[in-house]
Amino acid sequence: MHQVNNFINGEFVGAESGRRFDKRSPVDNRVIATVAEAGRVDVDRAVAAAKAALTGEWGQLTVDQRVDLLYGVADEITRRFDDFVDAEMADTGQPHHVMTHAFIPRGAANFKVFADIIKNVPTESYQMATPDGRGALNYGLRVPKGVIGVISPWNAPFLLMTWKVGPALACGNTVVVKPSEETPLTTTLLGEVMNSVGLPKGVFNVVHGFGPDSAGEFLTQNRSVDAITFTGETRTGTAIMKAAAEGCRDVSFEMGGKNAGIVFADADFDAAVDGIFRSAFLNTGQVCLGTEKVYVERPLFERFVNALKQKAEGVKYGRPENHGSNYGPLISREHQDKVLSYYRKAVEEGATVVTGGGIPEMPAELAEGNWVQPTIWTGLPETASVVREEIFGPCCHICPFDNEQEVVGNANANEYGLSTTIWTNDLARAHRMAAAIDVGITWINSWFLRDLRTAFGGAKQSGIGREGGVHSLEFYTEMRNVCVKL
Ligand SMILES: NC(=O)c1ccc[n+]([C@@H]2O[C@H](COP(=O)([O-])OP(=O)(O)OC[C@H]3O[C@@H](n4cnc5c(N)ncnc54)[C@H](O)[C@@H]3O)[C@@H](O)[C@H]2O)c1
Ligand SMILES: N/C(=C/C=C/C=O)C(=O)O
Repeated sequence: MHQVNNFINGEFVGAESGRRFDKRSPVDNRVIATVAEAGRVDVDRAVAAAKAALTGEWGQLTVDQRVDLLYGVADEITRRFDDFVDAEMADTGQPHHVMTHAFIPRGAANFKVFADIIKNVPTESYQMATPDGRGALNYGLRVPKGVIGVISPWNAPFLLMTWKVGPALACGNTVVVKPSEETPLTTTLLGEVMNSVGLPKGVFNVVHGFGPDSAGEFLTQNRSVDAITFTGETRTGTAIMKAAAEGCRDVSFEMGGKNAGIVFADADFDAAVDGIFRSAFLNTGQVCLGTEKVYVERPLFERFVNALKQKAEGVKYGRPENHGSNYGPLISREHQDKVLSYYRKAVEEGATVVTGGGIPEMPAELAEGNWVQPTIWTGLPETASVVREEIFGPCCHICPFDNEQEVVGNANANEYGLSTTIWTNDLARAHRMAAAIDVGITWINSWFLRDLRTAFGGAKQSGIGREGGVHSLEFYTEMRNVCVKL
């Protein structure tokens, strides 16, 4: 049986307690690995290693030397691309093309973009007049924040973890990563890459476990962790923020969403159907930026519903390594139960089930997997649970609308503010809508198109702070000001 261990101070180690937990395949719920569950003593050892590395060889490197190492990490990820694809498919059960075209390439990109930024972005300086006429010079000096706690989710584990580790290391910090208990494989594999590239020991550490009373909580409670960056559910963010309050540590949060997809009658019809289909069903709907509530201008409504139904009924279930399949299972039995509970709730609340609503017929070898049908509803009010609450599954409710004011009101009517995708050829209207909808990112005639130099994050209950491009520097460095009397 494959054993997954913690990665502390450059070594793969079990937990001091010897505790391990099972990693199951989402495809058939077979146990595919056992994972070392880090106790507080293991987490504290990882944090101490990260702290020591700050003043060791890593802390003495020039920016150019750090950048060279990070480019080396990106190149080694690329060289071992298939290993990361295989590991993430085993972890998530998601199709091969989702890994090769979306999630794994972002691993290398997340290191390169921040290596480039830290090397090329200037800091500020000001010349000021003084009464004696000789003036003074002020300049900004960015220094690492210190030990960064990175807590990441299971839905795009490698992309989302490297999205944090890339900038953290580029800025000269060290990290202790606590990946989701559901998806330990690619984060652990990155430890092998760090050793291959020669990253100094203690700069990158991985501790496995759960949240409360386990590695996640032990990490946030360790006062030598100088800042915490977290991606996950909003209610988890609340718990982490309480822990971070001890010692007033800074946080950067990317959390839940209940995102609207808006299709106007003048949209490019096929592009809008494809775009909404991807945003609702990619990764079996387990994408924070995904669409779970669709609004279609009334003249297009029936045609659009039928077209989306047809695409949803055409998915090909199967093992991720089977390149013929394009649709995987949910991450866990627990998450499958949660999504199915919403499928039942939608019917109880009076939905018309356009397609799906249950578990597909699967071949015997896959019958134990966490499979659910892609599902489309119509006919519910905006107050319905599946229209208001984040489900995080392959389902969406479609509702007609008659004017911009109505659809903006519906898009804004929830506690989240993460993303929106808008389909129209009237670009004045597109700009108006983007300004009116209270989210962190709006896509016009596109979805999940990512320029890593841009600000990324959520409004309202979807996040705290922005990461991406120079915005990441605000969280991963401390800016000092130096005033020199001339
Ligand atoms: N905004 C974004 O960019 C973004 C991206 C991906 C996922 N998400 C959100 O993540 C959620 C799905 O991911 P998930 O189920 O892994 O989220 P989750 O909150 O259940 O877990 C996320 C991570 O937090 C850890 N954790 C849980 N409780 C903790 C605690 N008390 N202290 C410390 N760590 C703790 C978990 O072990 C895991 O590693 C969805 O809500 C989705 O919207 C947001
Ligand atoms: N942080 C990001 C979000 C990805 C979400 C996937 O669920 C990204 O694309 O950088």
